Amino acid sequence: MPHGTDVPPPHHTSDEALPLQLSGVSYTVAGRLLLDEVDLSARRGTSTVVTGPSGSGKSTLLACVMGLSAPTSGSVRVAGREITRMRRGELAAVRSRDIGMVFQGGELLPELTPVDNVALAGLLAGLGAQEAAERARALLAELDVTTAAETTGELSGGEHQRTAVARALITDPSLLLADEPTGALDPDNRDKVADLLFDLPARRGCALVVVTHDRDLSERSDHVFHLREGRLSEVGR
Ligand SMILES: Nc1ncnc2c1ncn2[C@@H]1O[C@H](COP(=O)(O)OP(=O)(O)OP(=O)(O)O)[C@@H](O)[C@H]1O
Repeated sequence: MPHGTDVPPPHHTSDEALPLQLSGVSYTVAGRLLLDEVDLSARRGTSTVVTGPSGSGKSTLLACVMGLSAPTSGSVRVAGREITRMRRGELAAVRSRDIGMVFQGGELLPELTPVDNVALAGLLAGLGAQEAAERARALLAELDVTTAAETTGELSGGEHQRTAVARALITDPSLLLADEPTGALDPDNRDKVADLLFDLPARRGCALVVVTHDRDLSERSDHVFHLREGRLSEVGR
């Protein structure tokens, strides 16, 4: 076997390197053109923030990426696969295996332990019970959340949101999405969760796409896009 400089660098085909490719995505709701021919690609190992006024369609854009809303026209490719015409079961599999999602309030089940909350996402994606529990414990340790807590409801706000990040990572997704992930946190925890999230593309090789009003997150991001009146444009900095 060759060693050192003879070893070729990791190679990704273009689909593998781009976990998210939106092209010409339009979405009309109640007669209003909310997304107008939106193009957006996110590369592995990079972060992208989408900002825009309240009601401009940022959450709707994420819903199209997750296959929860169907665009009026255009193409949405996740992990190299077109999802806009997928059957429900296939789409659910892409959503649970290739996409991790972090919501503003964490959306965890307060009565379960943190380990069970994280492991549950693994079980739903088809992991065995033992592997799901082992991965959950390892991720929580990595993200500095106590695995001794009896219920997730007793965690602090910051720990709660770090648990939500662990849950999103259990399948090692190529695409990590977050909708206002720091919106419910105090400034100190906001910083810690932001540090953690924006470290993940380099650490795990995923593409991170965050929808937020938080300027601190925009400043940490490799790319910043602004959504206004249906048009998405990259903000030069
Ligand atoms: N099913 C629907 N029927 C009617 N209007 C809808 C529907 N879904 C979304 N909208 C409207 O589309 C607009 C965009 O909503 P969206 O939640 O995507 O915006 P946003 O940019 O994420 O806002 P915020 O920053 O306040 O979270 C809003 O005016 C919303 O009321």
